[in-house]
Amino acid sequence: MIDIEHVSKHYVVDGIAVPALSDVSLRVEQGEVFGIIGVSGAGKSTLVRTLNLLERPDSGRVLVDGSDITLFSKTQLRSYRRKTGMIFQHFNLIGAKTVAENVRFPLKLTGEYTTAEIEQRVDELLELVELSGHRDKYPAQLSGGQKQRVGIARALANRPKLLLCDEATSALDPQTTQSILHLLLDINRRFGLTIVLITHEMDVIRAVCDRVAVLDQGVLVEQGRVAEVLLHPQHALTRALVQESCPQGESAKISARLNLPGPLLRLTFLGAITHQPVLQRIAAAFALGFNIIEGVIGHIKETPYGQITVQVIGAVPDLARLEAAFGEHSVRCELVQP
Ligand SMILES: Nc1ncnc2c1ncn2[C@@H]1O[C@H](COP(=O)(O)OP(=O)(O)OP(=O)(O)O)[C@@H](O)[C@H]1O
Repeated sequence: MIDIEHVSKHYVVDGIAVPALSDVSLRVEQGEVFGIIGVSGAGKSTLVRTLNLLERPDSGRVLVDGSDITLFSKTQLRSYRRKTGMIFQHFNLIGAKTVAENVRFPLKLTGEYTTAEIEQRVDELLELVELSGHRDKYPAQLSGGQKQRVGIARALANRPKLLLCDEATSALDPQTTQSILHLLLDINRRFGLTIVLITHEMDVIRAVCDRVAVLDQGVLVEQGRVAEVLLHPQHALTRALVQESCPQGESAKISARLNLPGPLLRLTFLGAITHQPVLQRIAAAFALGFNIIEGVIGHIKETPYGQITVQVIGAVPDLARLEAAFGEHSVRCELVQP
């Protein structure tokens, strides 16, 4: 659906060129939730804003359904933007307008709907974001989560094909973040809406994204399916972001403190196997014990996963045989420390 091809962008600050994006290429498929993660200043906002040309790339192409939007005329761009919703970290609502008026605004702008059609659509949207009872309130009278729901309703008003989310949950507490992420997922599924979201939090990527790209100082350093990137990060920055959300990596220190002999293995489970007694089966087959040293069990979107480091206790067999046995259960086994 979207192909970003070799996009570069710089800003000029006090006469000096500040690079924001360097030769970024990525593809977002129709109907997926695509995450872009990076630390502050990595170029995430700039990248997401090239998708509706709020920022125009210096070079490169942004293809949407095969058409290069950087070549669009003003009229084409206006109609494309109408089909591209956007939500923001600080909501960007019009403070002097009520909830209903904020949602009504983009519908009126098109000049294409009758008053009755507009009112019906506003009602539908407010119901979708569960704000029907707040339609006459002003943004200042709403919580952060409610404000973002208004932002979402407004962004969906013209039935966009693409929704851009610029740090949409960064100003919200964890519980409200979860409810907004659920709403985004629900919208993605119900309407097949493609979502591109940027965030600095791996937890947000884990909760809703299908694929993820990692940006570091304007350079795309890693991309892939969330499970692969999260469980087997390749780039140092990706590893640091994963570590920040699920601290691990202390197993060598922990096992030294326990003063137990035996190699350390990292086991990665993905899918239904996560909740099956694989450890017990392997332990029985090889007459071994496993000490769980550290680990995480959770969900990537709705797929269960686990990554644990275990210490092998007992007469250690040939590790290749052990790895193969875990492999038969689709559990990835890597030696962390001999
Ligand atoms: N309008 C601008 N004028 C000048 N420099 C800018 C402008 N917008 C961004 N930059 C610079 O471009 C680089 C990328 O910024 P960008 O906002 O895209 O990063 P980000 O990853 O979204 O950061 P954050 O998470 O802090 O918003 C940074 O060095 C930033 O200072």
